[in-house]
Amino acid sequence: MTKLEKFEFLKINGKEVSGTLMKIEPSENTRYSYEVWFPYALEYINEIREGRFLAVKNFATKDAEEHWSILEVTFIEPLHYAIHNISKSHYPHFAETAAKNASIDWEIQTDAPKYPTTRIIVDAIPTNLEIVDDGSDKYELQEETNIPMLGKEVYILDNETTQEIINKGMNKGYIEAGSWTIGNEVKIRINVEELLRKHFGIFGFTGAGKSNLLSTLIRKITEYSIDNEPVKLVIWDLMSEYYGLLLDVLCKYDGYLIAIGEKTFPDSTLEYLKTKDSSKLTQAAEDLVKTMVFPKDIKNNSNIFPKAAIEITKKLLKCDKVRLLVPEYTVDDLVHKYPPWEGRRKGAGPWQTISKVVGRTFGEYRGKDVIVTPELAEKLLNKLESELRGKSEDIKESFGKIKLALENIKTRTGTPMALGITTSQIIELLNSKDNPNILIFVSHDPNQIRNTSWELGTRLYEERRKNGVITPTTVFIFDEADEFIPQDVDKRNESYKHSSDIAMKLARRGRKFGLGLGIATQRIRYLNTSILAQPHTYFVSKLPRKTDREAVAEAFGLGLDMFNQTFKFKKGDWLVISHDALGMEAVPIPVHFENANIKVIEFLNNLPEHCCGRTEVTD
Ligand SMILES: Nc1ncnc2c1ncn2[C@@H]1O[C@H](COP(=O)(O)OP(=O)(O)OP(=O)(O)O)[C@@H](O)[C@H]1O
Repeated sequence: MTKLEKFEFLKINGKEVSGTLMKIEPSENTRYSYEVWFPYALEYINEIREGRFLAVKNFATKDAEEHWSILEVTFIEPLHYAIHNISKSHYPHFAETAAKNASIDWEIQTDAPKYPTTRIIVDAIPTNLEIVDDGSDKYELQEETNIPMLGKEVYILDNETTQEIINKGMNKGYIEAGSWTIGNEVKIRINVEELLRKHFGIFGFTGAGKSNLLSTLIRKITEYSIDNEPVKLVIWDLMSEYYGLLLDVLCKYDGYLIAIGEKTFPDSTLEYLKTKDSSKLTQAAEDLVKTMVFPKDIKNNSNIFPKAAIEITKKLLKCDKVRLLVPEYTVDDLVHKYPPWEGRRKGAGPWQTISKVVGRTFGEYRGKDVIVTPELAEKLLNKLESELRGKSEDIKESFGKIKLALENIKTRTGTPMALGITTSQIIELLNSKDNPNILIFVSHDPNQIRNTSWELGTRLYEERRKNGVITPTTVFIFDEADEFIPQDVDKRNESYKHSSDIAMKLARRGRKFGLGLGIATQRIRYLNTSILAQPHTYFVSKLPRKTDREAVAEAFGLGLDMFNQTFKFKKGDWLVISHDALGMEAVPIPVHFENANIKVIEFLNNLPEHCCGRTEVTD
């Protein structure tokens, strides 16, 4: 039970407006659906909007204790008695004249209803909550205990009461994610842990603002996370669009742009990553900006683009925040990659000698997936050296390639990649409790992104499982999720299977190790349907195709009419529905989110001195 500070009805022109509950019907998805008739006035219809909350007395009311069921408006239709039943069977001229005459009533009833011929017909669904008013000035908000009384007055809740109800029980661990589309003074809180650990999905048509919303959420969560439990956000970015959307976040916090595969970045950028040679910095930054995708709003700003974007990229490069993923090998990988018995006849004397050396040096790691760290490389080199002592030059030569590979791993710190990063280092970052981290993975090859998500995810999951690690909360975010978790896995391409496997694993079993999943897509029908049912929080925008709406509705147990309000949405408006992360369970709330582009533009207009977070750098 939650105490409400306030329980007041909305006043329009100083008057509480009420309608009448005219119909209650059973509904498959929402238990009940309701029809409420309000008197018509122009100002009323502008206030009674989809997403507003209504209150009507229910059958638990007794004596001095009133129980008010809370309903949510899902659809609105103005009704004029004189036009409503006109059809094509009527004589057209009479029908049109009647319609024209009647339409005057819409305009002349501006601030108050005048005629009994007009009404506002409202469809509503239960929120499953009720307010209990015992006559004192204390109000309780609790689970609904009975159904509304048919024929009773229905009132509109005012914005302050709405804010309290929407954010019920949200006293800590939340971000103010956006504002209610109906009144922007009503701020919507989202619980960060619940959002991330129980998975989220973002579904909207192309251009609806999915990447914009994702980057706004990432920005807010990272800001929150600085003073709270650190959160780790890993973005698998097929389109290279998150660098431009999160420049400020990468700069202010411990964030990295990580390329998978040497061909991902232009030569000059790669050269800088190899050498950290400051004479190559400007070219490296200019070329990197050219290969990343920036939103039009940013690109059209000639005072910041590309100049400020290049400046900030130089700072990010200087602060080691742009990296290349350096492959890592297990001991078995190395033996298979550089087989010392290559070219030898199996069973012959030298073959047996080589086998013995291999067995004694590497045997204990066989089949164990042990990564060759610089320390292990040194140990293996010493062991190999002693095993080869006294052996012929010919035998020693057979181990030349594997020795060189081990030497390279041993001295990895200085060469050959100054700004490399290995999977082990990334896992260390994701398990460290010091800072929030944002990692954006990009690649020229989508297969490599999919495979890397699997490699990193599997190792992280296994490490956390083996060691019983449950924090920090780490989320894998797949934009263009249908490219990672498709309905039909292309059997000829293993990478789809890999990314699907890790996404499924995180969705089904990640939670107990603090691992979550975020997915965003416009092509819901191409997404594996079993992943669609996993997120506990949904952000839904315009979905013009009915099949997409049906897929979302079915996965979340919503009625299709819930989507009606999304058709009127402006850019940045999203319907947010959650089982755990919002104050109201499974009640869709229309929320407006700030435009991430504006944040980046502001940032680029006021460039910071450096991007190294808490570390100082010298030129
Ligand atoms: N919250 C917002 N407020 C204002 N404008 C927005 C908002 N979100 C997005 N937009 C506008 O919509 C544009 C498209 O947004 P975005 O690129 O995020 O869409 P998308 O759904 O990811 O598109 P696609 O499916 O093509 O990747 C933005 O560049 C911006 O101009």
